[in-house]
Amino acid sequence: MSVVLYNTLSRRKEPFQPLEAGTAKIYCCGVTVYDYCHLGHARCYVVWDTVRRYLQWRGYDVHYVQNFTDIDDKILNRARKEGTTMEAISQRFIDAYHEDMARLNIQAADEYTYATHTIDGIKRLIGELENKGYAYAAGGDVYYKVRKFDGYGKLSGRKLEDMQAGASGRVAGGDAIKEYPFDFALWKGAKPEEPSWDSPWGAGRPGWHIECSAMVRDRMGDTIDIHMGGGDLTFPHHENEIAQSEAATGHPLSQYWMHNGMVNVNGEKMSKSLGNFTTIRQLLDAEDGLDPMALRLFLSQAQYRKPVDFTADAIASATKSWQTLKDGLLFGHNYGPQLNWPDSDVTLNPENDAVQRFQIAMDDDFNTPEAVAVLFELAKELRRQGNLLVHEGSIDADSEGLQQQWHTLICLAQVLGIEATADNIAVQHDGPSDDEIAGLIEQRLAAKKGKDFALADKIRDDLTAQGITLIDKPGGVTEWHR
Ligand SMILES: Nc1ncnc2c1ncn2[C@@H]1O[C@H](COP(=O)(O)OP(=O)(O)OP(=O)(O)O)[C@@H](O)[C@H]1O
Ligand SMILES: [Zn+2]
Repeated sequence: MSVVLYNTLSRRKEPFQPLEAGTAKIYCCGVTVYDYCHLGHARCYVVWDTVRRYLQWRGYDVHYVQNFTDIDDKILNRARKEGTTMEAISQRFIDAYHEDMARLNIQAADEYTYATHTIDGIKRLIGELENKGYAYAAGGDVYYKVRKFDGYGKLSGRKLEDMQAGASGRVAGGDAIKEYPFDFALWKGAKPEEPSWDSPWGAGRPGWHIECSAMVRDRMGDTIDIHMGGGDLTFPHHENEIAQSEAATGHPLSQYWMHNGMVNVNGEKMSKSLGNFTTIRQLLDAEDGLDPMALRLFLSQAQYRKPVDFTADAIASATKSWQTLKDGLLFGHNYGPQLNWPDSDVTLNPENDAVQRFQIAMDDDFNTPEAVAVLFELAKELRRQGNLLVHEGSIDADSEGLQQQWHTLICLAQVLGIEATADNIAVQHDGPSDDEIAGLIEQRLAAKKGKDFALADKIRDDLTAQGITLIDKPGGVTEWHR
């Protein structure tokens, strides 16, 4: 069985067959660094970190490269507003990016690339495109001739003729110097008081799309295995990357193209430029802030290609779900000594049914919702055993087998980047405390004795809704577990 993934380019799921057996060369589009990362970025990079971790777990030697766009009008605008430099703004938000992603347990890229460090490669690529007739200089800028590239539109499924008809001249956007409205800038002539670099076309700076093409080529060669990014980048950014790279090299830029669905706010993409965003820090550092792992778990509960909406309900339910999973992940810390569990390495038995089901789910285009469901089954059983131990003094499972299940849970959760650290070992439960539950059980018993069955049922239903199960035993005794 191999990993199967949805390729935007072919519009279907395909088995993953890397260029070189056992390795995966991956490039992911990074952030334009002029503000703090928001929940859309959290989703994007949690998704790609999970794909990367899973491929590693499946034995691939993954090489993962990601860029920072550190030259852009938006960065320059912010620098102007704050009376500082483009470099200072970029550095501040690059540092913030690393901090935020580390909190979400996102592994650092094997290599980070920066637009401003790739100027030579960018100029080389533009030169090649010009020599091959795909680029033309006009008014101090250099443009890409989209009509010359036969495959233009193959990724997004857009056709130039349709786009032109739909745009009815609007796309020209004042660019009277372009030969064709959809031609895009490879190089932008220098403007006064803006950073610029010398080039054969005059002083200027690179366009956005060319930086990724040049970075991939410089760091990874003509063709990579997987190119990733948010679905909003499919057109024009990735379409233009393909046009640039493939016209220059004559080879496919990437075998597979993967795109994550958007985090939306009231049906609209959360984005820095729209200003409708909540930053990762705002969410995590609020007074009743979300645990970073609850955020990661929440994101993993959605299929990566589907849109996600952050609502207050979604956040509350993420906290609850994380509590359940955390209880499972900390089971051995909390109860291992009482169960005389030997200190053994946390290992995985590949024959374990849970492992197999996890793998089947993840092999199918990284179906994390199904994979998370497997984690929950393990966690819920561990929690049930924990309650039995607390309330009855013993578990009703084979102790060695239970330890293996605990190890399985830890290992599989780690593949999704989800970990509970021992510093959150003091398990805190939402909802009623043990004493409160005991009190409610007494009230229920009294209600039953007084033949107020409606009240007795209500107490049970309320507890069930809070994840607490009551078990009536002979002799009027009621046991419970979370
Ligand atoms: N709302 C979102 N949901 C999911 N992914 C997103 C979202 N917004 C951005 N991304 C992804 O994050 C990566 C970095 O995006 P970028 O820096 O362009 O952010 P942005 O908020 O869209 O900024 P801008 O509004 O300036 O374009 C890209 O791969 C992009 O597709
Ligand atoms: Zn890119």
